[in-house]
Amino acid sequence: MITVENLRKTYGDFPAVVGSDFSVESGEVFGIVGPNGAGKTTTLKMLAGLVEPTGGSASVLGYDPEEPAMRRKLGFLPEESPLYEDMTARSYLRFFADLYDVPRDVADERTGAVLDRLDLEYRDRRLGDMSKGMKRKVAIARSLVNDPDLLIYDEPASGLDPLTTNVVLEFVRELRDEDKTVVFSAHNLFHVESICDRVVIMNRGEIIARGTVPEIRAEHGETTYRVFTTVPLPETLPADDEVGGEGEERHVAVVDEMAAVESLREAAEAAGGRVADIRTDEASLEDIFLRLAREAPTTSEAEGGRGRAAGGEGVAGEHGQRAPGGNGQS
Ligand SMILES: Nc1ncnc2c1ncn2[C@@H]1O[C@H](COP(=O)(O)OP(=O)(O)OP(=O)(O)O)[C@@H](O)[C@H]1O
Repeated sequence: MITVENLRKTYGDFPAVVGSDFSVESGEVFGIVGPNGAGKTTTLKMLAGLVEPTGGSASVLGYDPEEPAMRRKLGFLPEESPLYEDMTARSYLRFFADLYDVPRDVADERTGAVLDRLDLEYRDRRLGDMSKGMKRKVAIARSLVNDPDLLIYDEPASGLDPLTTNVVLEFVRELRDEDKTVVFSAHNLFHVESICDRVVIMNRGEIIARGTVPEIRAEHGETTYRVFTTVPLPETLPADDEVGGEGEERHVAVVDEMAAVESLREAAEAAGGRVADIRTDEASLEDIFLRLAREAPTTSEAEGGRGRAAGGEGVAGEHGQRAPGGNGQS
């Protein structure tokens, strides 16, 4: 569905994306994660044909992303959704349906079903009078007006309250069940962990980890073991009594190797006690990301080193809301 090879984008002499390779299979939810300035938006805009790459190649739905035919089959949700403030949600969605040559009744039914699922009422309210979450839901409905196979969503849940975040993410997850392919960016790792089939982690324009969340955990995460003993040992601290039977003492040590677990078992038995429980704690994607990012210099530290050029260039449709044939609204 998407193949990216050595894809690069340089703004002036500032390398925003340094040479990405990845592919996205049909029916996947694929996450691009990383901190601010990592190159996520630039990557998504290159896939959507809104930013021209400096080098490398991308094939999206079998097309070069620059081809207008590709955009007809794509639903793109920009990070900030610029909406016509004076239009109502209904008239706005019809406007986009017209741009995509989707008959009104089909569009009304399609977008109405999306807004039902996203729980958006007040469809005749001016967009300018809607909350951020409501506007986001309208923008999501707009991305589906042409019934695309591929959805590219830039930070779909950014800045939304927890309830709306859940509604939006649940919706993204359900899109996969309808055989849609979704590529989305996020800086909240929890979101990614809960809904992505595969992930690439970007930092400073580079992909620093990739795979399914369990694969990334196996490669980069550390598993730790909490070992609860019934006797105090030099390695243990008193534990609260969440484990074991009434009145029994509990002490806990945290170790990161099975060999250390065995040593604790032997030491506990030698002291007349036993190991009462062992719990495994897997590193979260967030823990792994923080560690990987610590190992590499942060974007802001490296900003000078990346030779940041003043001003940008080559951005077609800053807000990414280009209609088929290139009739953007901004
Ligand atoms: N039009 C432009 N001109 C110059 N530099 C740009 C332009 N667009 C992006 N950049 C720079 O490229 C880098 C990557 O930006 P990008 O927006 O792709 O990152 P991001 O990971 O999406 O970050 P965020 O989460 O903050 O949106 C940043 O340092 C940014 O300042």
